[in-house]
Amino acid sequence: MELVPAAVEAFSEKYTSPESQLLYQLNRETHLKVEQPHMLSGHVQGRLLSMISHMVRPQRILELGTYTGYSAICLAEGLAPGGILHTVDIDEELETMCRRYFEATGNKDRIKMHIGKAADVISSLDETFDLVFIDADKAGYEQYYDMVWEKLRPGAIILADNVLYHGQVLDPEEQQGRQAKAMVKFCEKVLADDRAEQVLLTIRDGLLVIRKK
Ligand SMILES: C[S@@+](CC[C@H](N)C(=O)[O-])C[C@H]1O[C@@H](n2cnc3c(N)ncnc32)[C@H](O)[C@@H]1O
Repeated sequence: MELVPAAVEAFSEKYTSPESQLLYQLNRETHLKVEQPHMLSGHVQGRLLSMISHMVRPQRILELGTYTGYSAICLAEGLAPGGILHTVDIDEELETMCRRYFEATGNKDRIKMHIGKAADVISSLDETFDLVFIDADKAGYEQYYDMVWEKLRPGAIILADNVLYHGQVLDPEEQQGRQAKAMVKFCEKVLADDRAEQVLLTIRDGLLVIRKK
């Protein structure tokens, strides 16, 4: 399902600040060489991630689901001086490409890449986060939300990607796939959580913005 009409998408891209040359190159290389390039956040969502990060000015960011590093670089743009972004991916084959692009930002020491399961890395990190981007396996979102909650400072922001799951969340439940069902369940959980305030943005594949009260 086309969630945003192509003409609206094109208009939105036209009036959004351009992506850097480095991000353009990373986007292109991902499309040429890596499987499932649709997973990459892309121009408009990437600028939104950077904008939110600039507004939060985080000391610590956690990203679950690095893929080729596009969103990590966007989020790291808004880090406060001395800030660090931790990013996790289970796929070790992505590591070399990610590290090459992180190095090319000129700020590679601010991006710590972890290869492993998101749940294991969350448990291993002794940090308090200001901003978390959940973008790994959809079945894990509820667990990741619970695991990061105690590691968030009050006022911290969680961004959860793909909550519209290509529009499949609108299908009758018996027609939804596993991933779409997981997204609906996750949204219901957040909605029922009095400790949180949230807005579901219909950008790209749906981005749920959650604030810890
Ligand atoms: C949608 S992609 C991330 C896209 C990236 N954040 C971006 O916007 O460019 C999801 C990534 O999550 C990773 N992943 C899947 N299951 C995982 C898990 N259990 N722990 C850590 N990473 C996982 C996949 O290998 C994949 O690279």
